[in-house]
Amino acid sequence: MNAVAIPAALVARLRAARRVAVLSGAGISAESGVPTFRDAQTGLWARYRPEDLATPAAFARDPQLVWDWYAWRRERVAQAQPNPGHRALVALEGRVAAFTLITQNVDGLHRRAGSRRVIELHGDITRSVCSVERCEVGAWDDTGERPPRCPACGAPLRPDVVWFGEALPRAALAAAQAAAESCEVFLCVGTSTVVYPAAELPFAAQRSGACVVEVNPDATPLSSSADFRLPGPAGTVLPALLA
Ligand SMILES: CC(C)NC(=O)[C@H](Cc1c[nH]c2ccccc12)NC(=O)[C@H](CCCC/N=C(/NCCC(=O)O)S[C@H]1O[C@H](COP(=O)(O)OP(=O)(O)OC[C@H]2O[C@@H](n3cnc4c(N)ncnc43)[C@H](O)[C@@H]2O)[C@@H](O)[C@H]1O)NC(=O)OCc1ccccc1
Repeated sequence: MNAVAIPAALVARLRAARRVAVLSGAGISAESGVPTFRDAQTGLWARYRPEDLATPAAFARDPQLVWDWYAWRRERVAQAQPNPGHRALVALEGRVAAFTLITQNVDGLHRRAGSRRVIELHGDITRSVCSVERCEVGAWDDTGERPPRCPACGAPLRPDVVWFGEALPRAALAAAQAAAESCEVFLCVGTSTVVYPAAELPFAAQRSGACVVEVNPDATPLSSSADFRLPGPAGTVLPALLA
């Protein structure tokens, strides 16, 4: 893939910006070997669409199947390392007065890269909670049962993520909306911009006067209205943008 040209006007705009917000999606972790939602699932998961497994109904129907899917994804995430795209955002955080990183990813790779001001809109796959009380459960008796049971109430455990049809954490969503509506530059990185309410954020930022930049090799519903489109992989484009 040819190097993506970075417009000088964008570099200048980003250098002058004091308030920057970023929305990231699965695409930023693709170069770390974590499959995106668009990527076909592999192996025994090939016959399932992620949207069909990441729902309360799927968990009610077959909790073991859903638990095993998350266990499989946790293994992939555990083997993955942050890539230059993640690290470039750590560098950007270090040089902007007011920086907010909003992620849809549940892989924890932004934190592992060193990002601090991270809003995990959809949760974190490495944490488990009681499916009834939603209290975080760090340890449980490994009886081999899948999902394991909450030591406090015996209910099945579930991953600490937001499933389709479930509300996002109110404080996280409010903080993300505030960051989008008050930033001067909004970077939208590696997301297909189809899952709501996250997908609304770049449009809210643009309505509030921010310069919206899309980093994605493929076109998305945001592409036609973005102020700048950088059609390449985040692991190459972000370091070049911040050089
Ligand atoms: C499918 C979509 C149409 N459905 C929704 O949006 C639904 C329903 C809905 C609500 N409002 C709407 C309005 C309109 C239409 C539908 C809705 N939203 C919900 O259900 C939300 C909850 C949404 C969150 C669901 N959980 C996830 N994840 C956690 C779990 C888990 O991970 O297992 S969503 C999950 O999918 C999404 C996947 O999108 P992306 O991250 O963008 O990844 P994708 O694979 O799609 O694309 C990757 C992109 O990267 C690019 N790329 C590839 N390689 C690279 C590369 N190297 N560099 C850069 N880019 C790259 C590709 O080109 C591609 O564009 C992410 O958000 C991810 O977190 N909840 C809710 O609305 O609740 C109601 C409510 C409200 C109040 C009270 C009660 C209930």
